[in-house]
Order: sequence, then C-alpha cells, then structure tokens
Amino acid sequence: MSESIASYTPERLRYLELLAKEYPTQAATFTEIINLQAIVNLPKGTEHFMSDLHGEYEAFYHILNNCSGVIREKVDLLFSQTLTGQERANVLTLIYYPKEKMDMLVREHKLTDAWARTNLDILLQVAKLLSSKYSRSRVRKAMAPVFRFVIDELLHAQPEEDKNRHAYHTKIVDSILETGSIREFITALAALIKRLAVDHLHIIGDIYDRGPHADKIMDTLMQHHSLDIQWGNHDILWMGAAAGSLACTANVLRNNIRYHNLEILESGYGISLRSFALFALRTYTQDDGIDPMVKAINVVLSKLEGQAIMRHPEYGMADRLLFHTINREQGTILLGGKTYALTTRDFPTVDPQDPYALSAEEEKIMTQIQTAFLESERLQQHVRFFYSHGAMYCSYNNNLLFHGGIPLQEDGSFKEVMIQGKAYHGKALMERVDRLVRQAYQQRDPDSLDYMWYLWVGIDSPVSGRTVKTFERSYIVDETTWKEPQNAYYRLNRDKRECIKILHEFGIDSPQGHIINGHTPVKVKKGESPIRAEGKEICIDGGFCKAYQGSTGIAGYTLIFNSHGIRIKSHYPFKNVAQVLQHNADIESDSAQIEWEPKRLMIGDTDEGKKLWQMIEALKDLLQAYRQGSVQEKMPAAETPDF
Ligand SMILES: O=P(O)(O)OC[C@H]1O[C@](O)(COP(=O)(O)O)[C@@H](O)[C@@H]1O
Ligand SMILES: [Mn+2]
Repeated sequence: MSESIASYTPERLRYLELLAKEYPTQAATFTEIINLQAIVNLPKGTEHFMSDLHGEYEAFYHILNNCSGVIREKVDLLFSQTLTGQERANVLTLIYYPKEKMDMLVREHKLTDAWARTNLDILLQVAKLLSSKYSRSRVRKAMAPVFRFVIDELLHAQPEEDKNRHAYHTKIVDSILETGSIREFITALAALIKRLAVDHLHIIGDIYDRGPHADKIMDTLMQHHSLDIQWGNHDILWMGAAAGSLACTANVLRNNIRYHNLEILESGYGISLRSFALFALRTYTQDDGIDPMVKAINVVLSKLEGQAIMRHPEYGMADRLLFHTINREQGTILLGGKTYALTTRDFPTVDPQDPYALSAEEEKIMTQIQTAFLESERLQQHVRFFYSHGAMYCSYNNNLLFHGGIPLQEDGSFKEVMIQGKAYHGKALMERVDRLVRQAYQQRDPDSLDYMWYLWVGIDSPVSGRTVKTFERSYIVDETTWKEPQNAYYRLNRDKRECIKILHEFGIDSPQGHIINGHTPVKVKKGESPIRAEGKEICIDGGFCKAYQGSTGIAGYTLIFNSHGIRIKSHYPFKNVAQVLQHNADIESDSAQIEWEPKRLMIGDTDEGKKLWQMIEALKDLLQAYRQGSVQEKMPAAETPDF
C-alpha cells in the first residue's frame, strides 16, 4: 500500500523538528503515541472543590487526610464483609495519620510484625483499588521515590499468581520488617492512597480570616501535588496588605483583632502588634465595653478608607464618607439625612477640621506595621504562592470557578465597570482585574494598591460584590443600617438562563457546564440548597468557619467531580486530631449525587485530554514525516547500525 506524501507548512515543519528532539526516532514516536492513546482512554481523574476555609486549619487538614470521606467509602467497599466497624475505623485512622497512629501503637506495644503484615496487606488492597484508574507509570510517579520499586512490585502481585512470585513478595515484606522500615513504608503507602484518591484540588477562595490558622493551610497547600486557587475577598485583602496597601492592612488588622486571632500575625508572620496595643490602651477608654484595640483600628480604618474614597471619585463611593458626619457630643451620626445613635463617643484621635487624617502616632504605628507586612518572609512566600497558583477565575473541564460573582446589571446584562479609565465587562473584566491584582504586587503603584482595597469593599468587585458597611456594623445601634446591598448577580444567579449566559461568555457551552463558587454561606437550616439555577450554579460555602456554622447548619462542603458525575459532601463539625487518634472520630459526611454523566468521562474528554489529542496528532504527523523523509531520525549513537 502506498502512503500519500504529506506536505507541511514551514511552521509545522519547524514544530515537527522541535518535537523530533524529544522523539528522535520512529520507535520513540510510536511508543509515545501508544502511551498517550492508552492514557486518553482511562477514566478522568477525580477533582475535589472546597471554598471559604477561613483559617480552619484542623478541619481542613482532616478533610484533606480523609479525602473528603472518599477513603472511608473505599475501605467500606473492600472490607465491609471481612472487617468489623472498629477494625475498619482503625485502618482509616492509620491512613489519615500514619505517624501519630503508629506512635500510639508503639506506646501501647501493639506494633507487632503480625499487625504490620495484616495492615500492609489491607493498605495494599486499598491502594490497588484506587490505582486501577491510572496508568501504571502515573501511579509509580505518585509514590515516594525510595519505596517506588517495592510498592510497584507489591501492587502488581496477583494472589493467584504462581508460588515463586508469592514467595518473592513474602520475601519483600520480610525484608521490610527485618530492616525496620515498616513505619516509613506504611507512611509512604498511606500517602499514595491519599494522593490517588484526589487527582486535583480546587480552592475557591477565602482561605484567610475568622479562623485562627490560614498560615498553616497555606503551608499545607504548598505541599499539594496539584491544585488551583481562585482568590477570595479575604485573600485579596491579605495580598493587598502584603503589597503595602495601608487600607488593606487596616482591614486585615480589624478582622483579626475582632476574632482574637493575633497569633497568625504575631507568631505566624512575625508582625508585632505591641505598639498598636499599647497605643490603643493609652488612647481609648474601656467605659463603653468596647475593646480599645477594636476602637483604635476602627478609627484608623475609617480614616484610611475615607482617604482612598477621596482619591478615587470613579469608585462612586462618596456616600461612604461617614466620618465627618459624627456628632461626638451627642454620640450620633447623620446618615442619608437621618440621625442614628452610636455605641461609642470615643473618637479621641479625630480632628474635626480634618477627620480623615491619621494622627501623628497612628501614622507612625501604621507605617511600622506596613513595613512588617512587607518584610515578613513567610507571608511573602504565601502570597507568592497565591500568585503562582491563583487567579480571578478558572475554566476547568466545563466548570467555571470564581469566588464571588460576575458584576451584572439589574436586567441581567453584564455590568460595565470602569478600570483606569476604560470600561470592561464579563470575561474581559475578570481578566483586567486579574492583571491589576498582579500589577499591585509587581509594581506596588498607589492606583492598583487602592484597587486591591476596592475589591474588598466594592459592589462592582467580582470577589465582594457588596457595599461593605464596616462602620455601621461596628457602631450604629440600628441594625437596618447594617444591610450590605449586593450586586444583582447574587439574585440573578438563581436563574438557569442567566448562568448559561455567563458560562457562554467564558466559552463553556457544554450542557454539563456549571458555575462553581463560594462567598455566600448556604443556610441549610433555613432550607437553602447549594444547588441553584436548576443545577447550573453550585455554591459550596458551607461554613468551615465556626462563626457561621450556626446558620449554615453544617461545617463545610466538598464537591467531588469524578468520571461518573458530580456529587456533594456535607461535612459535620470536626473535634480535633486527638479525638481521631483516641476514638477514631472521623468527620461524618453526607453525600448527595448532583448529576450523572451521560457516559463515563475519560481523560480524552477533559481539557487535559484535548491537549493530549493534539499531541497524538502531532506525533502522528512526525511519524509520517520520518517515513517520507521530511524529518530525519537521529539514532542514539549506540544503536547506529554498524556497516
Ligand atoms: O466574604 P465574606 O466571608 O462574606 O466576608 C465579608 C463580610 O465580612 C464582613 O466584614 C462582616 O464580617 P463579620 O460577620 O465577621 O463581622 C462584612 O462586612 C463583609 O461583607
Ligand atoms: Mn468571601
């Protein structure tokens, strides 16, 4: 059979020549084609989605360890007939916290060879089940390098295989025991199990604030094998503070003072609040029962925000300039033509002639704190990770991920938002804001730093979408003033057609497309559902944050998207790691299937798969080019035929 001769454009030929550097022979090329064609026909990897972690490190870390309850499902599937509930619970704790569990067993003299053999076998069965949907080479890469060979051998042992092989495997286990490496080995196996259960993690914003340890969450995320982050309004605030914005810094301080979370600043990031605390105690009274530190930061915040509003008439926030309408003698404020009572009259640093100017002392202390943010190496490292792994939005396998909303008009059309003199809407707006956020960190110019603050408070901000009313919520007795008006997105997101329109704007036209976001806690207790707009929008702010669990009724969601479809897990509150170790107290979760795929999704159907198909096509072209002599093979020296 004669093959037709293909002709290539000069660009294509150049590309094939580059590709030939990696695949220099026909053999190398077709091996890779076979390899990739096998991969695209494997089931798609499992994606997990979480949002609004709000510093709840312990709950987050446990959910990461129990892979949102997926490990328990697998262990139950394999062993519900052969192990008791207690035995399975012990296995689970071993997988979640191998080091701590084995430490405990050693203390109790229970880490025997017999225990090791039994548990090794159980863990191998779990790992085998989870690895079945990956290529062997992918599984091998997921293993700790030191144990790669051994785990690989053991995973591929078939019980029915001949005696020699069985003896070989028994020998491997004997050597593991003899060499005293069982603990390391079990730890590596537990890590592999967790690694295989979750292929990719999406964090849909608000890692920071309210709970105590966002810094530890960041450390953990930095170790993760595969993840992306969509920035939340709280994250943006910290990023702004880390880039030097004083208005952002004041908001970070306020959030953390109010929640008694000084530890993250002081020991987590080495940012001392000592001078600020001393200043507050010296300057403010305790007569009205309000914490002097809260009062001190509220005033600094109102001043700095007022300055930013005056610098930027284009933000349209002149009506948020409240500070000069306070009547200190009467303890009231004038708001929209009405007078409201305040909970304090304690404003000692406000100059009635120039109410938005920081006092000399406030200025000095805030400048010191600003420098401390800029110089905190650990904070800067975390923020750099936000930039390298995060963005305003992400389009991933037909899902559109962002923290808050896309600014809309009341009639549902995209809202035009002015940024540095030009109007943007929809996708272009998200991309423009993304660039501005990056510019704020790279260039630290006053304009983009102010915009970082706007993203925290503004009704046209994609990450906030509210007029944030910090002053009213702090000091005005009448709670009707506390309501924060929201962008129309948060009403229109209940409408299927609106969501389809937004997805379309971002190039997602599949009937299986969804918007996935967080930001507004789903009040399950009040009958709210995370599934909105007939399944087109899924909001997964389930309240990891303890302060919100009263209204959400649960303690966080994980959304799971595997080859069969999408399901949601609602988690119940977590006690602590000690409880897990003592009583195997796993987080309980309910699971609900949201959607089934019409047919099982394979890697070839994913975004990554599309790239692999392109690569397969290119390699086929390369093979053809080799065969017709358009590109020359380069035999490795040792294989050059000897004439
Ligand atoms: O993105 P989130 O979690 O809703 O946080 C932003 C909100 O937090 C607030 O600052 C209120 O916080 P608290 O409820 O913790 O006092 C609101 O003014 C603002 O809308
Ligand atoms: Mn938020």
